[in-house]
Amino acid sequence: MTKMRVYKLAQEFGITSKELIEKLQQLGINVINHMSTLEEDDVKVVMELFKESNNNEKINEKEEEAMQKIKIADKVVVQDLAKLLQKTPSELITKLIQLGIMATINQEIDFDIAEIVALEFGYEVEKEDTKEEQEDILIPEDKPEDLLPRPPIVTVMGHVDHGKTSLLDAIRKTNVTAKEAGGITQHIGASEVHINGKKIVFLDTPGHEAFTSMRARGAQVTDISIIVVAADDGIMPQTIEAINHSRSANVPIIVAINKIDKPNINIDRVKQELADQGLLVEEWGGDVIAVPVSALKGENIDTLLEMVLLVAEIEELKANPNRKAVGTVIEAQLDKGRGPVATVLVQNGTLKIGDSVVVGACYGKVRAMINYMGKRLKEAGPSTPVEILGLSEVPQSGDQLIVVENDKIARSIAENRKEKLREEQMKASTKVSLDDLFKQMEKGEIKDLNIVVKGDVQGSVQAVKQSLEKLSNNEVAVKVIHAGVGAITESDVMLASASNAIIIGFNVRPVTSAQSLAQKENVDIRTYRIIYKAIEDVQAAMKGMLDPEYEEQELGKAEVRAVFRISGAGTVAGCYVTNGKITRSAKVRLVRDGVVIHEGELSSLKRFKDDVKEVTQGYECGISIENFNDIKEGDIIEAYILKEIDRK
Ligand SMILES: Nc1nc2c(ncn2[C@@H]2O[C@H](COP(=O)(O)OP(=O)(O)OP(=O)(O)O)[C@@H](O)[C@H]2O)c(=O)[nH]1
Repeated sequence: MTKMRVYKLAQEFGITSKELIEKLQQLGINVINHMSTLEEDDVKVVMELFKESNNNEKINEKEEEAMQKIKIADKVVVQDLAKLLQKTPSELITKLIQLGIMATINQEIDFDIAEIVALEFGYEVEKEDTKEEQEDILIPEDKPEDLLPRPPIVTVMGHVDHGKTSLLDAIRKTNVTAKEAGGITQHIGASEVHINGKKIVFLDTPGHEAFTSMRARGAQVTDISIIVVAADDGIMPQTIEAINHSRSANVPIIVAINKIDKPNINIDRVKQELADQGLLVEEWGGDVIAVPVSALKGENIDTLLEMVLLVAEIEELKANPNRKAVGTVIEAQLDKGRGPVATVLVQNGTLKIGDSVVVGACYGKVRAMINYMGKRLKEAGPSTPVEILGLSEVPQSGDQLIVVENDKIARSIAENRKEKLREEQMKASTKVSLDDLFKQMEKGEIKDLNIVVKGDVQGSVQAVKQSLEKLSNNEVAVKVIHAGVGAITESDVMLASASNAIIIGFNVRPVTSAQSLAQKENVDIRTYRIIYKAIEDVQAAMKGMLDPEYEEQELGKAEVRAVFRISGAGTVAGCYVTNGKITRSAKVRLVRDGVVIHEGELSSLKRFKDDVKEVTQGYECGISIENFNDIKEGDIIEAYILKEIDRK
């Protein structure tokens, strides 16, 4: 037995500190308050006493009463603590005063004090790990009674040319609502079809690549897959792949036997081939629904959709619309005017304008939501695809969206995640550049060529990533450690620096701060306008055969402050040179929100009415670009020259 605080001891006996203090006083042991420490001997005495009076009713009664457990954070506001303890704030404040603590209703008190008070009121206390909570979010499970049926989400897969795109088109044409509204469907990556008063959501990217890459990222959005098989071609390798992907994801399959308008086709042959793959159609005693259709003629599409609804019914797809939303990003990009834009499929709960969200390692506040018809929504319930605006950065497809309490939490979770990602990707060694890659390979100094890929649209980023990774050979494995949409930022440079990677920018530019950081950190940034050029360079570097290199020397930057359209002369941009200088002979690049819009030459450089050779920092000038008129206020014009440099 050692020394012990009064409240701990009281806890041990299951009585309040006050009761214990009274008992102690009876025993002639005087203590100041609940935080007082009892000497070892005193503890012993009290222990004995309580052992004897073990049948003391009061104690038994207390022990029987299961203590209610509460969690208290590091600091807690008096008012909130009162709520937790199911007491009025004034009761709590009175208690605090008794303990010698003056606190107002809105004041924060420390855990230690909160614990004592809670114990006084007969609660068992646990410290809430606030850090842990901020690090990630636990999505609460729904109670069965809160769940309501939700529309199915469908992916169309199948062999090349079997008619996936045509089928999606045909399905969209049956969309009565779209016709009635007279609206034009918007490409947001998913669309809704309404049939018999029910809704079906179709993911617009056909094929199993999208399906699999989402799954690889831990996201499963598809409820039902429609596998298209052309009746004149039958089951082909990609049909089998699609079947396997659906099976491994446990997603029910509906087969659309397509192109039945064609002559000399044999539907039974397709059914036989399906059976060979273990898919026995209903007519033959199995449980697989196969619908013969013609996407081209729009034949039997209604039946196919009815079958989708039927399967959905069997699947009992449910969600709880009355909770904070959870969803998955199916597409994302950096929009020149609107910033990061993501199509999110709300899977559970209802997403609302103004919600604070965490999306992968990004965060934001939902500023606007646009549905597949281009209509602005205020709310989006389960199984609704919506394009959302208001994110801090462009997320990745497959990222999960979660609505959290407030912006602060969203930001802190996102930053935590980013930090974790960074740590995971960190593998420090000597810096690599494409120029000395071959030398390092020869010396056996490098086994992995790490690359960070940034691009203007998700599609090209993925394409660059895949093509680069295919370049791996016996000597070196090409690894894309990060691929994302948007300008090259400081965090990309830090990642590249930490993991000894080079950065490849496709149609995007480093932001100024990233550029200087890259110089400091010795990170090789290569920017390209054409995919194959990037691939070629990496390939050549791996063979030690890079072409003589032209190094870009940046001359300066100018910001477009006004735009004038002059007949005969095209667009003239009224600019302010923010750094360096702009020269008449320089090459220029027009950058809007970090994305390269155009590369070319100047067609005129003027100060007032005069043509000039150069304009330096701090001065205004008029700039026109050769064969290019799409200049907007806020654009940045970068001027540079190309200089041949010697290879090391
Ligand atoms: N006769 C006939 N032709 C069809 C039908 N459906 C699609 N086609 C044709 O088949 C070809 C391929 O159709 P797509 O819809 O592009 O096929 P896909 O599976 O999306 O092709 P990928 O995207 O390249 O994999 C096109 O020429 C279509 O016109 C159909 O029901 N009947």
